[in-house]
Amino acid sequence: MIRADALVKRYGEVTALAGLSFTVPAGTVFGLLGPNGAGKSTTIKILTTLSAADGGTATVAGHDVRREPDAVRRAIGVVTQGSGCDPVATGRENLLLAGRVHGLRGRAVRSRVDELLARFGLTGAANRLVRTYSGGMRRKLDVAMGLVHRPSVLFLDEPTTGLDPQARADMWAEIARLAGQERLTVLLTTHYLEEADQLAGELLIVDRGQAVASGTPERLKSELRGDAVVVELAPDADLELAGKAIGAIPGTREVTLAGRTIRSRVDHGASAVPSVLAALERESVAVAAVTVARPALDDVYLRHTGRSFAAAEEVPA
Ligand SMILES: Nc1ncnc2c1ncn2[C@@H]1O[C@H](COP(=O)(O)OP(=O)(O)OP(=O)(O)O)[C@@H](O)[C@H]1O
Repeated sequence: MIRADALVKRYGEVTALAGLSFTVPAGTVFGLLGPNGAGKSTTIKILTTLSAADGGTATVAGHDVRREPDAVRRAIGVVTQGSGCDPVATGRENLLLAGRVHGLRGRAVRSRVDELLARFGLTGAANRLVRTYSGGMRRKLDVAMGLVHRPSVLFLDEPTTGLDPQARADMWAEIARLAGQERLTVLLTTHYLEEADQLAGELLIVDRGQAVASGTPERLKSELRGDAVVVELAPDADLELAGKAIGAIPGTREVTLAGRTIRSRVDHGASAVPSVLAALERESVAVAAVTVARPALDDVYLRHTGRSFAAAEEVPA
């Protein structure tokens, strides 16, 4: 449904995309995961015909984004990062307008709007001004507006940023349902590892405009052998010294330091913890917390980029 081939985009000195390629089969939720500045929004802009690539090609629903932009636009729905709805109109008015923009008229647009209001649980709030809506309700209305013309591909740029956990869970359920029951193809961007893990059938991890890993979340995680041991040091502890002490423990690998946190990988996390604590004790390094975790997407990210996701977020590329 989507094919991107060697996409390049430059903004002056900044290379936002450095030859990005991927394909998205129909009916999948495809996640583009990467820290701020990785090139996710730029990719969406190119695929939705809002921006032209400097190199490479892309097709959406079988249409070339550069040569057939009108056909692409008819086939897609787009929900951008900022809300697209009018706060001083009602939810119903916003949806009616979106429908009319797409050429729907009369009873067709009214029944489609009622259907979407019901599906997103907004019927009771349909005649209220959007400025009285919660963040989660606005986001649902945004998605409903993107679906009004029954697109076959939906682009969601960070659909749950700023939502509380309940609203985020509701949105995840709705996105999963759209793909599962209605065969809608969804491309979403996120910088929440948990969101990518929960929602995406296929995942592409992007860093600095390039693909660094792809596959199902499960497959990406299964590439990593063993458990992650994460040690958080007390505020005044010597990070370098602690890192060396942990690195010297037999069987410990992939030791990385970020902030006050030291991550390492071992075959059996629980049995490694006593030796980790003993090694730090010998060096008089004060520890705030130790956790053992099965491989998570953060570990996948670290493996492929050499940086933890949190560290990449702090220093945008
Ligand atoms: N219009 C622009 N002019 C100049 N630089 C830009 C422009 N748009 C994006 N960039 C740069 O291109 C790079 C990729 O940006 P992009 O918005 O695609 O990243 P992103 O992965 O979507 O990040 P975020 O999660 O913050 O939205 C960044 O370095 C950004 O500063």
